[in-house]
Amino acid sequence: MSEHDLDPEFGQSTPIADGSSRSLCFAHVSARTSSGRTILSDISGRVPRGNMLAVLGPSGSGKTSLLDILANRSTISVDGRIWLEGTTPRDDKQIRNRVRYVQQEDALIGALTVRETLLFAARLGRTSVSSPTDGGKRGLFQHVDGVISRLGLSEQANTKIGTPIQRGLSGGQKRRVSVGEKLVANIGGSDDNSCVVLVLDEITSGLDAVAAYEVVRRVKEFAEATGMIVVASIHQPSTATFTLFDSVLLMSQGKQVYFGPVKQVTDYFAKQGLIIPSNYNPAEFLLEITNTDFIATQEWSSHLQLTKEFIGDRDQIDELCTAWNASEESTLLEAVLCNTASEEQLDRNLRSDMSRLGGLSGITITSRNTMILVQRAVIKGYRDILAYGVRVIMYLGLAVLMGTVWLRLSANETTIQSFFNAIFFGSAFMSFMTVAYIPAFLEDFATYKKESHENLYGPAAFLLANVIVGLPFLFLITILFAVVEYWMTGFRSSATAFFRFVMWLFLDLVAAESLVVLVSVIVPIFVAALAITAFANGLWMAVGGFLVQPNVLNKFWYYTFYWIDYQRYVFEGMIFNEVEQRSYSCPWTSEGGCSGCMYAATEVEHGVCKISGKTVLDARGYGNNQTGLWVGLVIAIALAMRLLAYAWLRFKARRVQGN
Ligand SMILES: Nc1ncnc2c1ncn2[C@@H]1O[C@H](COP(=O)(O)OP(=O)(O)OP(=O)(O)O)[C@@H](O)[C@H]1O
Repeated sequence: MSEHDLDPEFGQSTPIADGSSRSLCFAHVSARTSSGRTILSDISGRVPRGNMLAVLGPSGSGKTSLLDILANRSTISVDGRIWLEGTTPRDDKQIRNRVRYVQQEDALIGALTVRETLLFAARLGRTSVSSPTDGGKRGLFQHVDGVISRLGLSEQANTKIGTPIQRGLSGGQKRRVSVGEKLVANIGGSDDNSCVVLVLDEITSGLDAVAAYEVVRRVKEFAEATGMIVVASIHQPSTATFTLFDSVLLMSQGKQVYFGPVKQVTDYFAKQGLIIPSNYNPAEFLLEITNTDFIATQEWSSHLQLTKEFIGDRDQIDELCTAWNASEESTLLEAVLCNTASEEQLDRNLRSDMSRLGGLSGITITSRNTMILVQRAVIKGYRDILAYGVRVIMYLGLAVLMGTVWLRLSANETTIQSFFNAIFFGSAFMSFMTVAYIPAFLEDFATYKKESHENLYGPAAFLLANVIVGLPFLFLITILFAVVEYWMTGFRSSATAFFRFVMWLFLDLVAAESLVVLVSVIVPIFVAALAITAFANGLWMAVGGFLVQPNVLNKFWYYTFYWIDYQRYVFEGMIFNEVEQRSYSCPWTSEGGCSGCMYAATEVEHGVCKISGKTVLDARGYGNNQTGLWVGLVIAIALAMRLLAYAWLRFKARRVQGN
């Protein structure tokens, strides 16, 4: 009996022109955690092109673990074999491009429209692999619009995804966009000889029955039309949704209870004495019998008219697994599992994959993708108020607040402290308020994690694009703040002094944003990143030499954080810019002349005393003006934080690839 003869038994055959059946096969897959706990045990299945497999099982049964392994994302120890058209995905990173993973949470950029989201995904994907989007700009648009239409999103093509403060797509529509992102790169072209697998983790979670059905139906249509293989874990599907799948893998406690066509589920379990009532949702039934947390009652058994007593405890689940292993269906599956590819075949496939990548050096990919990421970030930058808009408003508010509180200060001895305070407060508070960037950055970071998993780009392109887009926005914010606050407060009236003020504030914001980036990539959890960044800013303020003078600061802080405190250099640079060339008037008295002034003063003309800025700085222990050095140090600190963020992301990427 040929493999092709066997296929109809599984109701899933898709004949391919060259006569070979193209499938995803996984045979006897087992997985253990580092502590030795077995979480998957002997799981097998086969999904031909154009078919959809539902992975079903109660919570904790190992669905996500299996999907991670199939998508080559698992970090645990795995045994068994996985074949995709004769190649083993786990053997080669390049073949990773053939498997797409849609994770449980949508990681989309809220400010982009549906069409823009898919266009960017298609363009990013295009630099990694050849694709049907190679027909120029028009071909790209047509290709993307085709996917949009197949996913039933034509009416929403120009609708924004939506942000926390601007409603956009519904949950089901977002899920479809997440799927669409995976479909636009290289699927469905007649010249595309690769077999692409779409792995969907809990694709319908959080959706109502109708939305869930709609999402699965659209994916099924796409799979049938393009020959794509779909493997989807699914929670509590309705009967209508469940029957859209071709086959089902039922798991419990990491073991296999059943694999086979959905339409044969009823017959199989009837043979085990578990008759699914005709008015019962079969998927619900399967979940109920495999759920070890649920001990069935007598009423439940009689309600379902079970021919044997079934309480669903661990022993009975083990019996079901044993029954599966001994079943005719299991033997049949074993017979149709793909054969191991010969090394020669594997080599050929790998070489062909490499040649498809040919012509695109690593540098080209990085620079091309960096430019695409820059374009995407620019759109987000001006559309999403959370990216920079919120900070523009906050900083303008701060400028007006400071300008009115420190309103047009005149330069005399009683205002010296106020000028110092204004400079300290302004620079420290501006730096502090950069925490408002964390939500927008975390959204970008979630997108990066998703896209970098598929080798679309790496940490260098991500961080480079972030800097390229961030710098002009930060400069704009600085100028807006300075124009309002500088002149209202009455700082030194000189163009040079004003532009130096702008430069220092700009460097301050660049360093502060670098800190946000560093903290957020290491701890990508909003509340935690916020707390750590806020704490760090408090630390910089405390040890910067203004609140506690450097010569009084205790040795620990002085020899450690004081020297890497970018706020300190910004503050000192701004102080010198404002004070060094100033003179402050103080009262002259007929008895003592200028001797009653706060600092040593000179009588510049009869009855007029002036304190030079240099005198103030010396008296306060500020030493020499080292603006050039300080500028260099702030840039070096900002750069170091970006490089540390890069090193961290490289380290994380290597750990994933190493598995
Ligand atoms: N890396 C890991 N380290 C330790 N335990 C793990 C790891 N991955 C999974 N597990 C454990 O394996 C079991 C199966 O987890 P998995 O997430 O695959 O289940 P699931 O069926 O997807 O559950 P749910 O439907 O609730 O998402 C769980 O008990 C989980 O704690």
